[in-house]
Amino acid sequence: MPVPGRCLTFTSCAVSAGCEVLLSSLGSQCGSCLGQSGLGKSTLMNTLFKSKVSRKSCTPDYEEKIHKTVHLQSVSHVIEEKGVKMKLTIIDTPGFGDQINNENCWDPIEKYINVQYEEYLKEELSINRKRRIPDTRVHCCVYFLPPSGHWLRPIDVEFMKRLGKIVNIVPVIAKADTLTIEERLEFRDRIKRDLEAYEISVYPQKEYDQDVEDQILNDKIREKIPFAVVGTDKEHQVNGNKILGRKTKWGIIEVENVAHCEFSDLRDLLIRSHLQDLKDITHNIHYETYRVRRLNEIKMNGIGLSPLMLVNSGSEKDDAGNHV
Ligand SMILES: Nc1nc2c(ncn2[C@@H]2O[C@H](COP(=O)(O)OP(=O)(O)OP(=O)(O)O)[C@@H](O)[C@H]2O)c(=O)[nH]1
Repeated sequence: MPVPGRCLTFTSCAVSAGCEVLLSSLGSQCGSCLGQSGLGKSTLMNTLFKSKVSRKSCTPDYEEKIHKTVHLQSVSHVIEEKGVKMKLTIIDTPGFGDQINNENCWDPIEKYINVQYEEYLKEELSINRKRRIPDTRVHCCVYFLPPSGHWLRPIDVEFMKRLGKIVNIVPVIAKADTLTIEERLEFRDRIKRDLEAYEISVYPQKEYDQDVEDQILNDKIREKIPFAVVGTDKEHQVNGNKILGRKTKWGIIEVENVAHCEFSDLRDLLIRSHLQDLKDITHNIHYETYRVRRLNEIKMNGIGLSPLMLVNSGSEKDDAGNHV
């Protein structure tokens, strides 16, 4: 359950309680000059903010050019769930994988995630650290797979393999309304087999289930991953109610209707049931791995963060018990 005053960051989020989510997709083919943006990331971001989690405010508060081909943009909303306010920051990554040469196109995202860890570490080690450290760490990366019905592409494998080691990855089948129910199930099955074959770690990771209850709940989620999602920012009247949906010649695809797609499962995972768990795993596993690595690097090389900070952190000692 969300904790009062906490923020959720899918990529990075500040404010006393925040969560940040990174929305990402890569081009359809490695080496292709047909950049494949347009998998519906921005639309899904709007859908998340417009869905039944109530809307309070919308303040685009962050924009950074990390690399000339890559532009990360973040949008923050204060959302309210059962009387609890949370700041949700979503960072959109348009253009990844859209280049002719997509080699290392995940670098800017990897760098962005690590920069947030570094900032947090610096603050944690500082003498006059804030009582509540601003948390811009990325708590989840929603990875968009094109609805091809085939297998994972090499670029998907590479991206998720690398990023899965430093952030919680939730893969989704984008624009699932373009697949029949059978195609969706078959595609999901293939992706699952690929994830296993390539040993890609996606959220919720089995090894971090805390108890049997947790495992039962997470097994149900794991069965459904990757969620087949549909996004829209349009509302329609259905039986006197306003619903978010995509109007087609044959009817309306209701994005929050579980019979139509799994958008609600994704939203509930990110904002309701697993918000705190995403943050906990980010802190206890991903950030901890980063912290240990960085402190070891600093210890070995004598470079990096100011030694003064480390002396006063009281958290790292050498074999003789001296602060390093
Ligand atoms: N059929 C279908 N179309 C969608 C869906 N989501 C978005 N679209 C449409 O796809 C087009 C691209 O959507 P965007 O949300 O701009 O895609 P994007 O991934 O943010 O694109 P970039 O910002 O270029 O990376 C728009 O015309 C949307 O209306 C969906 O779930 N199903």
